[in-house]
Amino acid sequence: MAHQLTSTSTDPQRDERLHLEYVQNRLDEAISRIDTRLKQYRQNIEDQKNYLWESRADMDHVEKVTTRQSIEQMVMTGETILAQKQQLQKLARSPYFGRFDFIATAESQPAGFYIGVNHFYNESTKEHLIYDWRAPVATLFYDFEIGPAAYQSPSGRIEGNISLKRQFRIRDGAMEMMLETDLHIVDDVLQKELAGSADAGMKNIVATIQRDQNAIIRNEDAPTLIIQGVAGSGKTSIALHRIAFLLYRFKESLKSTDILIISPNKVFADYIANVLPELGEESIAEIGMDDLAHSLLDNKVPFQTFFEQTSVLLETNDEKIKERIQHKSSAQFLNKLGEYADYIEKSRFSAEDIVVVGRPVPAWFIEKHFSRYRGLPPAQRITEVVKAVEVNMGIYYNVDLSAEDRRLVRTAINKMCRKKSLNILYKEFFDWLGRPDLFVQAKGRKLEYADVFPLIYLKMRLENVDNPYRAIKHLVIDEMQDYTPVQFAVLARLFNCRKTILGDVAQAVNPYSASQLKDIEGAFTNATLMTLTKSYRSTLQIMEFAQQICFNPQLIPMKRHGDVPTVHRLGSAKEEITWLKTYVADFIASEHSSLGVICKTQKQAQQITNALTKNDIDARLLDPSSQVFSTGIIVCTAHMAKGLEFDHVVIPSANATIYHTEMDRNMLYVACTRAMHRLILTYTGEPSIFLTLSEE
Ligand SMILES: Nc1ncnc2c1ncn2[C@@H]1O[C@H](COP(=O)(O)OP(=O)(O)OP(=O)(O)O)[C@@H](O)[C@H]1O
Repeated sequence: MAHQLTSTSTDPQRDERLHLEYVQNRLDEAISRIDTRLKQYRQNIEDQKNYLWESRADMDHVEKVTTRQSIEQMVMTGETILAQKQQLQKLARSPYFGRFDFIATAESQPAGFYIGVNHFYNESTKEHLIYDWRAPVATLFYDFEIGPAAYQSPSGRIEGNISLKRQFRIRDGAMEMMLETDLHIVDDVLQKELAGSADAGMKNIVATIQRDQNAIIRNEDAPTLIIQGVAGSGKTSIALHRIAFLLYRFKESLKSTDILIISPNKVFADYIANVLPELGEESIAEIGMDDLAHSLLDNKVPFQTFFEQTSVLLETNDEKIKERIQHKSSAQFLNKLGEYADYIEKSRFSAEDIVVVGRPVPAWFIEKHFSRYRGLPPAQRITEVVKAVEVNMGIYYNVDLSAEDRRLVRTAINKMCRKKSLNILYKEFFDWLGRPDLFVQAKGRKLEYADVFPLIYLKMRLENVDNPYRAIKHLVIDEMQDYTPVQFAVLARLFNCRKTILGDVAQAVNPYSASQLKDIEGAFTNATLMTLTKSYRSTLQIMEFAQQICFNPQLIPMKRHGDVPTVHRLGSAKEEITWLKTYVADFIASEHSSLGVICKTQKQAQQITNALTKNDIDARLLDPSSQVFSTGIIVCTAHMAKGLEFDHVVIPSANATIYHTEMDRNMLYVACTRAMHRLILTYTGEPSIFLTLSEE
């Protein structure tokens, strides 16, 4: 039963305060009921332990084991009850954020629905006092304004009318705000949320999910859902809320351990780690593409990382490297690699007629069985062919093979294989292509990053690759634009499960290895594409500035106003540092909590960190080995800053000599779109050609 509405009062504020008090009292009662149960459990556990200790001499082994198991069971149940208590305590601090009154066409009485992060059913009054935001009925809150509305309930479509809609902000049990809204959840609450300071982690956005975002979160049907969203459109938030929704909707068949997220780096993983626990779900496992590659190559092939590849490009702007990367990032390259795998498969085994204990075994028979076991590693494959020959000898010639006969067959088949290592086969692929120049080793005799996934793909086609991810039921891939068709082909072979794939094709860190939407859609069968075009993170002024660097006609900025970004010309690099130190001091005194100093290269980021820390400024440098995201003063490259956000962003050295290539343009765009409230750029000499603003 939803909350029954009794009268229409003239003082809604008072009514809502009374209702909040009522809900809090029920929550308190539920918490004290749980406390009583917990006390009882504690006592029972204590009693059982004492019993076990005191009677141990008289107990046989079976009795001891049974008592221990019973204690363990009680501890586990106690822990579940404790988790319920913690959930209720969290609800008591902020029970709900919205209410709507809905009268279904088939009913005569409207019912009031309060929506919160979790559900609360009051046993004694049999009332659903709070509905989980993921409940079917809660979609009305996100999708409809006052007036006709409908939703899909487990028993079918329910139509009706929404007669009232309210939004609340309740913190630490106190109602800070109540807003009567006859519009869609618009700007007031959202504006307030977005105007707040950055946290040490991503926030949950349940109270202000927008209609287009809600449609993505609640999409249950798409086997592969691709979310293309402009910078700051909430893609990552939405993907995590979608996971929370799916865990709720399919709780019988989907657990958090069944889900894996492929994230760009550990700092980003840490940044988003809190969202699911805040929504009452457990965190999900995360892996980066580099770690995935190491595990698929059994940690045997040293390779350049994606970060190193990007750094080399930014530092050298080498045309040859660009060409190699670009070539290996095309859909045609994947096709050629597939053709080559077929060719190798056919040509690396040349079956011949053999004679076994005086009986002929034809080449076609050996060929047939060799092809049949193509998924197995070579040695095992030969074993299977020998077995087939043995069975055949028994059936057709009634001959049993001795161990020596089997050895001879094995040696003969072995000779039919032209054995080459995977690395050699991969290198020879470029001779086969007629482009041997496209294979070059990176510094330290490492495999270039652009070759890592093609090598893995070839391995998957020619050998048996142990797949440790077979049990995964849902894969989330963030920053999709940074993966190539070959990488998607590897992921598609590895993860035969549902997928949520998200990113922004306008935010590739490396435009030479970036994928276009059509490549990504083409890599997966049955993919559904959904787009997000409204950008929430940055003020209108910051977004307008970023749009001048890299215009995205689809992007609709949120109309939240702030300072116009400024570009400062300084006399020298030394002056730039002095300016930055002063800015940092002002920032520390400000109400904001995070400042990102975003550089083009790691070397520059290191130099700036050194200069700041030498002056006792607590600046933290992010590099590919960093694990933790925090507020405060963070110095990093645009590559590392992907997916993150800061209250203020300073971009030093926005000089013509530093930001001039298309890749630099992308980096500058990514850096600018990390700023929520303020953006400042500094330069010496000439400003970057991508900056069109007049100097301050
Ligand atoms: N409906 C919403 N209500 C409140 N805040 C929102 C909403 N949608 C997005 N945001 C906020 O906008 C910011 C950007 O969100 P998020 O990082 O998920 O976007 P993104 O599309 O992944 O960004 P990018 O691609 O630029 O890294 C976050 O601060 C997020 O909390």
